[in-house]
Formats: sequence, structure tokens, C-alpha cells
Amino acid sequence: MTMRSFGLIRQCCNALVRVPLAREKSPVSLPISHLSRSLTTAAEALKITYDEKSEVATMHLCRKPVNGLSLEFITQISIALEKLENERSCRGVIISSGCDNVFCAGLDINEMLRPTPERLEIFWKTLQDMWLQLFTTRLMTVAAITGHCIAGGCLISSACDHRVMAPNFKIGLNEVKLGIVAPFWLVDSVKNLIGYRQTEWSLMKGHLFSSEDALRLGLVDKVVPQDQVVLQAEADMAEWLQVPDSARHLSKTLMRRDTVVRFRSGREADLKTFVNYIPKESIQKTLHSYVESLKSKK
Ligand SMILES: CCCCC/C=C/C(=O)SCCNC(=O)CCNC(=O)[C@H](O)C(C)(C)COP(=O)(O)OP(=O)(O)OC[C@H]1O[C@@H](n2cnc3c(N)ncnc32)[C@H](O)[C@@H]1OP(=O)(O)O
Repeated sequence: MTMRSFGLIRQCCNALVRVPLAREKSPVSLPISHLSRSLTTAAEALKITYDEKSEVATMHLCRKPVNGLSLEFITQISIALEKLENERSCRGVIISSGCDNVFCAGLDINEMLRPTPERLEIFWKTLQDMWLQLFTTRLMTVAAITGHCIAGGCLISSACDHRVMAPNFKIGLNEVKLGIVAPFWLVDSVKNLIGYRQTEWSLMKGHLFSSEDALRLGLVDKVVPQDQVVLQAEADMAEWLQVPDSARHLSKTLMRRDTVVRFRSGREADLKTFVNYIPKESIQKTLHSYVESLKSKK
């Protein structure tokens, strides 16, 4: 197997971190005091390998401990996707996790705690862009879900084309438990998989499905033992790649067009809602209590 690594660019200096936005030429500078905590450096957080024989890349999410989606991490994912999309030989990408028992625990909650308005706005725009990229990419996308896949984690998995999950983990949208509401475009992408009623009640309750229930409902496509998830994802990818790329991608575009049109017409309003809503004192209190409850469960 021939593997190549894609280098990802991060620029740091003492006082500022430069965060290039997806599809924008000039990076934006942000005060370092607003960087969220991570046990992994930016360089370690995302690893891309490319297998020339199968023409498939693997994107390993390795932002320990739980792949919390910070602005920097989302930006890295977005840049990597763009690079892979532009790599003509690349036909598919498998998204996997390097964190034990967690595929992705969703947005890094620290991004929403006492944020600056500037960073909050960039954070949300970048998340919207990353979702759109993943949801519409010409590449065949497979999520290898080796652990919990919560809220923003489900945003990644539900934007993919195929999902393989390990048993006995949780997946879904639990935003209401944090006192917040999932954006309509994320809800749409889950609704496309499991239908209106299952989405409605799980969204309102903040219910997380077991892997087994997720399989039954169609939120994932296969459940296999944890140590076989990546192998299964690779095998399924190979099968998917037997379909001619352009016909597969055009079919995906056709099926997802309504969701994309709705997203494009509502994204500005969605951004406004997010930046106005998150700083509210009542929301800050609930988010703070939620973070405390995560810490105190130990
Ligand atoms: C209007 C806005 C809508 C936005 C749409 C999306 C929203 C979101 O994604 S909000 C995030 C929702 N996610 C969650 O509620 C998941 C919370 N995490 C967990 O339930 C668990 O951590 C776990 C099941 C994913 C893993 O459990 P375990 O292996 O036992 O690990 P710990 O709970 O001990 O966590 C380790 C460490 O990581 C911190 N942490 C966990 N999740 C997050 C997170 N999403 N953001 C930031 N930090 C997170 C946790 O607090 C621990 O920290 P330390 O105590 O400092 O070690």
C-alpha cells in the first residue's frame, strides 16, 4: 500500500493565531486568549493519509481528548477537504477518529463560553462552510465511527455518504440538553436519513441513539465490532467506488439539492441567530453548568 501524507499549514506567533477561512484568501487574526484548550497541538490534530492504489484518503481526527470541534480544528478539516477535492486522483475520503471510544463529541463547548462576537461569528461561518463542503463534495465520503458521535459529531457523520459504526456507543443530536438548538441545516441532514418524526422527538428530547437503534433507523448503515470499523469502511468504500464517480456525484447533488438550497437561503439568518443567542446570560449559565456536569461525573 502506498501512503502519502498531506501537510497542513498552521501559522502561529506569540500573540496571534492566523486562522485562514475556507475559500478565503486572507487569514483573519484572532486574540490568543480566545483559543480553546486542547491536549493536542494543531499539527497533531488532523492526520491525512492517501492510498494511491485505492485512490482513497483517510482523515484521522486526533484532537484529544474527544475531537471537540474548535475553530482551528474545523478550519483544518475544511482546508484538508479542499486539498483532497483538488487532488485529481483522489476519489474518496474515510473520516476516522484517533480518540479512544469517541468519534467526535461535537462542538468544542469552550468556543461558546464567554466568546468574543468576532470569533463567534467566524466560528459559525466556518462550521457552516465545512458542513457544506462535506455535504456536497464530489468525493465519496465514509464515516468510520469508532466511538460516540454527538451533536457536531453527528453533523460530520450525517453529511457523509455512508456510515459504519461500532456497537454500544451513542449518536445523535443532544443540543437541547445544553440549552441550545441544532441549526436547521444539521436537522435537515439528519431528517434526510431517519425521517421527520424520529428527528423531531429525538431533537426535542436531546435523545442519543444507541448504535443498534441508529442502524435500525438508518442513521448509520452498518454496525461492526470496533476493531473492524475502519476495515469495513475501506471495504465499503471500495464497493462504492465501483459506481462511476460523476454519476454517483450527480445523483448525490440531485438528492441533496433541496437541503442545499434551503441552507443557502437561510445561512445568513442562521448566523445572526447563533451570534445573538449564544452570548445571552441564560444560555451562558446553562452551557457553564453542562461543562461543570461533564467535569464532575469523574
Ligand atoms: C446553537 C448551537 C447549536 C450547535 C450544534 C452543535 C452543538 C454541539 O456539538 S454542542 C456539544 C455537544 N456534545 C456533548 O454534549 C458531548 C459531551 N461529552 C460527553 O458526553 C463525553 O465527553 C463523551 C461521551 C463524548 C466521552 O466521555 P468520556 O470518554 O468519559 O470523556 P469525558 O467526558 O471525561 O471527557 C474528556 C474531557 O473532554 C471534555 N469534553 C467532552 N466533550 C466536550 C466538548 N464537546 N467540548 C469541550 N470539551 C469536552 C470533558 O469535559 C473532559 O474534560 P476534562 O474534565 O478537563 O478532562
